[in-house]
Amino acid sequence: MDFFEYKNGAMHAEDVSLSDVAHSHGTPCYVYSRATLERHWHAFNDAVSAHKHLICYAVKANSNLGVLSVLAKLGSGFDIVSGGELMRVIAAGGDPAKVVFSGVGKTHTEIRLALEKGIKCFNVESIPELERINEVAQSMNVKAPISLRINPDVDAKTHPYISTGLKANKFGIAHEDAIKTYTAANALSHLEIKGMDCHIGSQLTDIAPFVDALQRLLGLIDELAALGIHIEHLDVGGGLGVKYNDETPPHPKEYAAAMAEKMKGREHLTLILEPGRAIAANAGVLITKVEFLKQGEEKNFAIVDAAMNDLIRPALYSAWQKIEPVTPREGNSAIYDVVGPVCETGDFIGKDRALCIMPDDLLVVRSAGAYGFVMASNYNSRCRPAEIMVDGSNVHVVREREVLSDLWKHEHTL
Ligand SMILES: Cc1ncc(COP(=O)(O)O)c(C=O)c1O
Ligand SMILES: N[C@@H](CCCC[NH3+])C(=O)O
Repeated sequence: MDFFEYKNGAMHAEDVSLSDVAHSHGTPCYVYSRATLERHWHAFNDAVSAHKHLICYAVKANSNLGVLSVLAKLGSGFDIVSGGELMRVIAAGGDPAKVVFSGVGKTHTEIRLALEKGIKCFNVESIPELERINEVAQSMNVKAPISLRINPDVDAKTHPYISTGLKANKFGIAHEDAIKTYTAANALSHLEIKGMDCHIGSQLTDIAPFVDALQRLLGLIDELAALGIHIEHLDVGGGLGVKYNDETPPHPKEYAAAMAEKMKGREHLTLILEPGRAIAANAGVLITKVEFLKQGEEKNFAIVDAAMNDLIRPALYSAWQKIEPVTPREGNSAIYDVVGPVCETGDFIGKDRALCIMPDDLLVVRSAGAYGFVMASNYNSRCRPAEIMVDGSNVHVVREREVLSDLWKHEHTL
């Protein structure tokens, strides 16, 4: 079942026509479907329900408070990478005790904040970070719960910019250094070893690298047990891919079941998953309006009102996202590059798309719920778009469109 589909000639999100959303709230505009977010979260949660587990949604994928509040109401945990994400989770009603804190550069202030709020665990990425967390915990007279992010050195076979589990990447602690780093952590007075963690990359479309990584970590957990260091949870990170075009990623149920299967016989070990994209990407779209159709010497351009500042994935990774008319027309299609108004040659949303369109038509860019608005900027002094959450036939504005004066709100003239 798809909650984004054509009904009565117009694309809908659940029971709401995207054409109505565009007319009431303007374009460009992100629209999310609550039912889709919930369905995706349950797909992970249900598949591992027989094992002790926690789904920690990766907040970076889409950190809108509306999105976070929907997941918090389901009892979700959260994977964060900054103090800002922690405060968003709390503002959305999330439980800090279900928060894991990842990332290579946690500051003193962020570590202190996380300890004050009582997060579940720090996923630690280096020895200097271990020492820093120990120092901050000592100054607060508490023990910090930690797990080490191990770099299992498996090839995630994804885009090099979003592959994180190779030796050449900045993330994590090398597999061969894992035991000695755990031993060092164990010797620090204000740390409490809770878990082991990894995250090998994003948009993976094959289960094998996940299973390889999990097995490598289970081997380490056994070695540590022999040394008297006991691990309570195994966090396998996120990274499950989604279908943008013709990818065939495993279903979350299939992936999560494969993970749970490998955990059999280890009932004491809680399994943590950190899915981001697989929950949010296909739960959102970006609506944009065609401003002009322009015939170039070699190409036709559909100049739309969304640009790389609103959705940067095509420009940054040459990512392909489906573009469809909100209200399809009868007639012949032409081939267009769908481009924005930003002054960069790389400002495109899609290339060589067959579309039957006229100026003022609305287009919908699919799979925009993850790494969409969160990566938006004000480049070219463009206001960031509104974000809307559809819930059945209800429409909630979960972030107002910025207005021009927002652009210089934090600036000062001389
Ligand atoms: C540590 C960590 N966990 C989880 C995620 C979420 O990844 P994805 O959106 O691919 O599921 C990321 C981003 O890749 C990450 O860096
Ligand atoms: N921003 C990336 C994913 C980054 C994953 C970060 N851990 C994308 O849009 O595909």
